[in-house]
Amino acid sequence: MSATAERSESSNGANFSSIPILDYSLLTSPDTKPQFIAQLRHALINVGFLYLSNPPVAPADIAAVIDYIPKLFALPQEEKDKIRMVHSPHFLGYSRLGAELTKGKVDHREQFDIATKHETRWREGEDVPEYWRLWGPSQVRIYLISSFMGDLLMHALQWPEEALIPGFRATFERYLDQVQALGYVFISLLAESFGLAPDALNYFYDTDEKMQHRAKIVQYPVVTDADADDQGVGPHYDAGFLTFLLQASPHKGLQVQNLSGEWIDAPPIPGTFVVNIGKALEFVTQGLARATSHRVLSPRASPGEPAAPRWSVPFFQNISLDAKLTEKTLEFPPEILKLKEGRGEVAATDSVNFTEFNQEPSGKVNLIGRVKSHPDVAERHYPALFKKYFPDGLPRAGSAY
Ligand SMILES: O=C(O)CCC(=O)C(=O)O
Ligand SMILES: [Fe+2]
Repeated sequence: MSATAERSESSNGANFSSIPILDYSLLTSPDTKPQFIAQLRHALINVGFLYLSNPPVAPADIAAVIDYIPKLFALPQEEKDKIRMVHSPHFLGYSRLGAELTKGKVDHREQFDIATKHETRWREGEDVPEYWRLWGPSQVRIYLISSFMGDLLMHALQWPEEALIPGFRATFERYLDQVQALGYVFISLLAESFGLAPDALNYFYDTDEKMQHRAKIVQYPVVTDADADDQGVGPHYDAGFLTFLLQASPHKGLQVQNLSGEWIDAPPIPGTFVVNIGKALEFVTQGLARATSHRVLSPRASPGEPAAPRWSVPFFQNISLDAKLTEKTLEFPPEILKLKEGRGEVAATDSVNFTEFNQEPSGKVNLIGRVKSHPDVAERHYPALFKKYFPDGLPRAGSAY
């Protein structure tokens, strides 16, 4: 265990000042697995964030992904715009700088939303939930889009054209497959660390073809204007179960909020993923696994910081669209529930919250979150929801088109 992890383990956890580092290779031997499980329990309950070293994702694929990112963002603007998110009812594709909001404020980042393979189950005119439409293919598709000028046939591509960035799609799909598999293993480890059977959370997942997980490839440009706002992404909680974040450049910028509200740096550590808990997992574990507020500060031109943009790849593990979190009560051993008492309560935060979880299926909660973050996409594909959340029309900020 590293010095950083040790410091965090030996504190009572209530006010962590660093993020624990867990070594996945401890799982290869039955002698060391209990050590991993104990560290995991501590990290889940007291911190809500951890670094995972030696993850089961091929280092060559991680290196290849990192290598492709600058090339992806360096594509001509018109090529990036061809796959812009506004074409996709599944909120997949490219968002220009300033197109996304967190808590109504513009995030200073440019990104591609790309997902694991999935055929949408939603069909126009069929009596199926609208939120099924949230998930759909990243593959090349043709959509008929209505506009006031008549019907316009548009190619809605979520992948850039192969010839422009050869091998990117295959590499990234290989990467997504591996992180998806890690996500499922991690959920069973988490169950074990809370004294449950490894399959205790299976209720929250559908069969593979009904599931979809998604990732973003993000570029945070360097902020040069001294007065500029440096919200790379504003304070927020992730919504789902687990996030696996690859920090793909050497910048600091990611910060995690501890129990007393202080912002703790989570700098990149090569060869690791940052793993954190989303609000849905916090809810179903009765608060045992902490969802922890975090944010990203934009890189600034300053000595010691590279003058290039910051790059990252968060992977968001979803749960079944139809799962209602209140429908499954997990029975934790009393000694595990007690560990939560030692932690104390989380200080008030103004991070984005997800209060609808106790009433709605997870797909509906997520759809509302996407509508709020991407009003221009919502206006085109979900007009009724758009009207509900943006009664005064499209906000000036939040639409780059
Ligand atoms: O870019 C990062 O390092 C984190 C991004 C993040 O927290 C998010 O997209 O939810
Ligand atoms: Fe996040």
